[in-house]
Amino acid sequence: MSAIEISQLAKSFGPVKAVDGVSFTVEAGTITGYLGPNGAGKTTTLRCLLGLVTADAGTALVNGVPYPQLKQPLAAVGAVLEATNFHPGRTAINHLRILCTAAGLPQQRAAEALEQVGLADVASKRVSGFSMGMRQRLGLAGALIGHPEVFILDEPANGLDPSGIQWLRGFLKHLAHERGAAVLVSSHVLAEVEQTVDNVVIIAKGRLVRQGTLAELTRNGDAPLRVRSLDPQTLGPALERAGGAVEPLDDGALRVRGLAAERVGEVVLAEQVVLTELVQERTDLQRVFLELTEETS
Ligand SMILES: Nc1ncnc2c1ncn2[C@@H]1O[C@H](COP(=O)(O)OP(=O)(O)OP(=O)(O)O)[C@@H](O)[C@H]1O
Repeated sequence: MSAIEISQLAKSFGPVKAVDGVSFTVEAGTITGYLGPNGAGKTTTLRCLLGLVTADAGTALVNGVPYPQLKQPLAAVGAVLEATNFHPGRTAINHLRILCTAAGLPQQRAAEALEQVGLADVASKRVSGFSMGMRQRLGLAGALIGHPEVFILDEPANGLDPSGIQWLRGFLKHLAHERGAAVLVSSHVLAEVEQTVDNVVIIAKGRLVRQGTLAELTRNGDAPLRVRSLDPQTLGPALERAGGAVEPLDDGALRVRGLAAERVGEVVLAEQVVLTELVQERTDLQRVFLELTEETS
């Protein structure tokens, strides 16, 4: 049984098909990035999964059952949907203590969870003074409180600065790879999650566009090389003689397929030309995501 199992899920709001026949699973011990441009249907999917929205069709299961049927939801699932809706006058620790009370958990979990997300120093500060990044961490603390093994996080990197994003990456990896949790994390910014996730599910306009392991979607073998030299007239034909398919680009660089970077380097050396650029072009994942984002912007 998968920790999260979404099957043929569909939800419309009036004429808008927010989610249109989406299926994927998330296994224990893995992080899945749920990616798509703004308005793609990510939040709606997660809301269906958490029983906050009733799907028109299909199923969204956690540990094999719909969320509302979980006996102890906070012990099964840690969810952060919107990290902004805290009571502003409440302190961080009080916010978590209230969650503990509501879930029948020992009060000490509040302090432990704050410690885990690096907010122990501001435990007795009011949430009204918290930055977006601190609110995200507080949301995560709330998700951790019942020691769940499934995490559902909607855009947790929103509002985090680069060091916060770095911290989040490490934290999610710890949850999945060391504690064996199943983590589903949504984002509309590929770069935020690209270094974190094991699997990727991409949606756009409610429909699943691509899914696979990160390794599959970023396999670079087929991605062409961009080669720029002070002497493309010499280098281009030489690369072709070495077995490459060479396409001159408008900006003077050459797009080379069928040759590894090492081989290009050898040709450069043999021809004694000056090389000014040698990079692998975008991976499949970056290309797919960029096309989608450009389409919808
Ligand atoms: N309660 C609602 N009523 C009407 N339309 C809605 C509602 N919730 C979502 N939608 C619409 O459904 C579509 C998908 O929205 P959703 O919030 O799920 O996308 P998203 O991928 O999470 O986007 P974002 O990255 O902007 O949060 C959008 O067109 C949105 O306007």
